[in-house]
Amino acid sequence: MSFEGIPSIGVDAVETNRSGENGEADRVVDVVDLTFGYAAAPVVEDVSFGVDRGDYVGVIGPNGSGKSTLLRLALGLHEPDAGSCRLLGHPSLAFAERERVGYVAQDVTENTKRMPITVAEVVLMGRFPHAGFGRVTQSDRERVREALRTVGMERLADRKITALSGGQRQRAYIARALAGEAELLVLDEPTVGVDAESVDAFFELLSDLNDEGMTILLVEHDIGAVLEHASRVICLNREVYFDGSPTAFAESDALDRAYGTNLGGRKGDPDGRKGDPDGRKGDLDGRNGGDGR
Ligand SMILES: Nc1ncnc2c1ncn2[C@@H]1O[C@H](COP(=O)(O)OP(=O)(O)OP(=O)(O)O)[C@@H](O)[C@H]1O
Repeated sequence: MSFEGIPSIGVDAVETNRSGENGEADRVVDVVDLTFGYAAAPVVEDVSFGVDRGDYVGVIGPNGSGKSTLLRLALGLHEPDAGSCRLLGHPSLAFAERERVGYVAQDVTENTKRMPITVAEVVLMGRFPHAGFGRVTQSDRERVREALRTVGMERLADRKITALSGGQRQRAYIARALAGEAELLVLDEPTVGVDAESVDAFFELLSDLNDEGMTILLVEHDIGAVLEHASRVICLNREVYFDGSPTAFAESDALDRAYGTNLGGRKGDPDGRKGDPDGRKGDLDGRNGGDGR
């Protein structure tokens, strides 16, 4: 991933930290007994999960099941009503080193319409926490170039961000995170509005980054894509219905229970939602149990 004569960025930086040499635990996201509601009713209730360095976790669930809210809680953008969230070893609400987490949200088009700047300039923003405004060095520019190369966007560096396709724009935001030396990528339905061919290539990019050591927490409506690419699936519908490997998920009834498509499932049957605690945590390959902290 590094290039001759160019300082390494992003995923290589992750490799150097993976063993926890910097004293931080390998658990990069730690959510414990989390409950949160915008009004009286909780949107997320009693949710616990962890993301360890190198994981590729895909969060799925029906519309309105609390997925985006859970991401924002993990990032410290909401204050929990109960429970706790930690990010890279720090309480999420007090987490100050934002550049260490690359957040790619859905529906960024509206934001970028107000930013008539080039792709390279967007990616360079990832360097600002390191370089500071007005103090961009040649090394920062090299890192931008390498980040663009990593996401396959080098030739589009001088194009206006508004002139990109949705998929290209999302790649540019990933490049910004890489340029910022992010250790964790948090993506919220990044392929909404992206054409099918670009979606496949986008998920390949995420897999490549994960292979190189990048930790990924992805909310995604495309269950098939999550099962194909993620190393772990969390199925959410206010509560966690499943946390385990894609294989174990496919063999479980969590999909029916969480999406309410079977008669014994969620509708009007609160106990039924909670039925089968083993199934909820079913992790046949033992990779990461739902209660594995
Ligand atoms: N800012 C907000 N204020 C009040 N209610 C909100 C807010 N954001 C989300 N909600 C509500 O919280 C619930 C969960 O929303 P959230 O966006 O987290 O779900 P989601 O699983 O990400 O949905 P989708 O897949 O449709 O994007 C929904 O009922 C939604 O209407």
